[in-house]
Amino acid sequence: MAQDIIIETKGLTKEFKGFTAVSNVDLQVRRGTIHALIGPNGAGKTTCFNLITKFLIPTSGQILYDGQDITSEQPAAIARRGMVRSFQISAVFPHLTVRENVRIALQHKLGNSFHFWRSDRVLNGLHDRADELLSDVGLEGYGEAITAELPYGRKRALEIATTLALEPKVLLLDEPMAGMAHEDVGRIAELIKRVAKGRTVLMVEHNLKVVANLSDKITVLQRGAILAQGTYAEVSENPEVVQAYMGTGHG
Ligand SMILES: Nc1ncnc2c1ncn2[C@@H]1O[C@H](COP(=O)(O)OP(=O)(O)OP(=O)(O)O)[C@@H](O)[C@H]1O
Repeated sequence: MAQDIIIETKGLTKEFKGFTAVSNVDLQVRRGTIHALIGPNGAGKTTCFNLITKFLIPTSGQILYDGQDITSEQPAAIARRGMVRSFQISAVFPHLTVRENVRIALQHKLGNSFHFWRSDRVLNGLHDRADELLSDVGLEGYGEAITAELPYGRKRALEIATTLALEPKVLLLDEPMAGMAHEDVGRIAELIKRVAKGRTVLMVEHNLKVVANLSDKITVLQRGAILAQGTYAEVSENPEVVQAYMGTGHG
């Protein structure tokens, strides 16, 4: 049913000086699911993601959010609709405490036009809400820690907490497992599953196996086009997908 689809692209195409990085992609992301966009290096995942989040303008095609055409909207307008792209780790202030980083994200959500958040009552409320979010991502007890001193996996958890502060309906995660040590991948996958409750998650990832237990649906891109779609069981047995991943070390 159409209303079950929260993000849809129709014929989405991006050319860079004659080179087609994303080619005629028809993507449908179902509301309330975890959907992974995967593919080998250079498949067009990041470009596709940048088109959906409006960081890039498509050469042709359409992007729909909740059935509405958002192809020509600005990134800020998309965020106001509830589609929030995860902050990169570099966007977290390293010398502030973990709680301060979440509080800044909460203040950002409130907006600063009225300055009403400066009152003690509101500031205390933000403190409590920040601690709730930290506990949601498994960072309880880390509120006073200096962000720069957190291990990498915990920084990723903090990045997710600052994104959740913006109360997204759709959470867009750009390679959430990138740089993770093997033992952290499972933990971050569990975290994503937990924060996906009541939301939609669209994530970009290289590695088919790390999205195996996490994703309801996987779209495999190759050379800018959709190669296969389905559950992990379906796409991992697809001979074309196996072929595309052969020798990449990501299968
Ligand atoms: N701004 C740009 N100008 C020219 N070519 C680009 C640009 N951005 C991406 N490309 C090319 O488009 C193709 C797809 O790149 P993209 O980064 O979307 O792939 P990807 O699947 O995210 O790859 P990776 O997994 O390596 O990040 C690549 O061949 C890349 O070189």
